[in-house]
Amino acid sequence: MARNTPMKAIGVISGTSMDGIDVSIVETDGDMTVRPGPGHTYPYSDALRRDLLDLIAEPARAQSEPLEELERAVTDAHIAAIRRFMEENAILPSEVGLVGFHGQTVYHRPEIRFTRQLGLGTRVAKVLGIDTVDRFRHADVASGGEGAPFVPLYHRALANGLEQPLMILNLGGVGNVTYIDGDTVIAFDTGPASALLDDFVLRRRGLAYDEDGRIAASGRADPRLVAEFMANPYFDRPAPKSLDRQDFHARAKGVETLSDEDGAATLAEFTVESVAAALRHVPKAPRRWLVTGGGRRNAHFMRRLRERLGVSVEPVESVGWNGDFLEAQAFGYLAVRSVRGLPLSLPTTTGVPHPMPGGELHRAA
Ligand SMILES: Nc1ncnc2c1ncn2[C@@H]1O[C@H](COP(=O)(O)OP(=O)(O)OP(=O)(O)O)[C@@H](O)[C@H]1O
Ligand SMILES: CC(=O)N[C@H]1[C@@H]2OC[C@@H](O2)[C@@H](O)[C@@H]1O[C@H](C)C(=O)O
Repeated sequence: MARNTPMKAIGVISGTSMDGIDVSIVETDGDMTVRPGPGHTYPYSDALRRDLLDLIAEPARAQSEPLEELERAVTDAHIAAIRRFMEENAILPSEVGLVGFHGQTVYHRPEIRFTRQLGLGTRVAKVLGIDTVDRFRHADVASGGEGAPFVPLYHRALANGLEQPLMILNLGGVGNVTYIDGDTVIAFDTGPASALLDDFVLRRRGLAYDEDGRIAASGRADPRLVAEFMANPYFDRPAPKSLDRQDFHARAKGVETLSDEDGAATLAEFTVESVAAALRHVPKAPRRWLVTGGGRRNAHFMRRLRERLGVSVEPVESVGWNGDFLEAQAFGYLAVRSVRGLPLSLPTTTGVPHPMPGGELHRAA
């Protein structure tokens, strides 16, 4: 196939919140042509989600146990999700050139050149009969990069033609930003987005998350604690930089003595301040922020971000993108870049020494 012929790629990822598997499809040349298709989230079974959450709470296991059974279960859950997605959208295997299979991050320590995503691309390729790319982050980390974030080059392709500089903010379990101004693309993880708040409301109220940010909105943030959390040297560290989902958990213990409402408000404020701190690491203050990821549904986050940043802060839907599936689409897009030998990450997005190709291709047959 000619290098610049667009092809259809299915992208599939389970993010750090471990709520489920996002599947989407994109038709792309791996460069500036991107035509995103539909997407769908298929929840993990309760048992699998519990096993994964238990695992990430024990970093030593996540780093070094073989986890063969769990990895197979994660892979099979992804295969089932892709199958259902194809059925529901009447997509035939013959139409799909590639699957971009991110897998489930369970441990991420770029400082020791280690990142681990559970998932077996070989098995996906064989079972579905579609060439599959996995291990997107490995070459980057091996060469000293942060191994994340990886969505920025997809953001750049989507943002082509929009007024710039532009900031794209992903509020997932962890937060990350992409700053785009023409050829300049700067990206890094900002801090916790929903992970601390999710874990707090789970402990206190047995809830998966603070729906619409109602609990946080009804409390009062403790400014002393927020300042203490923000004293973490991470926020002054120059970009690129990335985080593990659990990085702030130990230090955020101060909220334990607060009420549910004030604890949630304090953690939400920490998220907002950590996002504002991103402005320390970009050349110009963007006049527009586009927000993606589940946290854009947290009305409290969005209101506080608007107040704090003092500029337009809107969900990505305001420019016609689908904030639930940008990450899944990105890994479809990156799969195409991978097989076409194009870089997946840049010195300004992950700190790699030079634009870095990556991903491993597993043939269907
Ligand atoms: N209606 C809602 N109100 C408040 N928060 C919400 C709502 N819907 C989703 N969320 C938040 O979004 C989170 C999930 O976001 P998302 O699916 O973007 O995360 P992820 O992709 O798993 O994470 P990451 O991008 O870090 O890998 C939930 O855990 C929850 O905190
Ligand atoms: C190692 C890893 O899986 N990191 C995730 C995580 O979740 C959000 C943030 O931290 C981001 O850096 C990254 O995911 C997205 C998909 C990325 O690579 O762009």
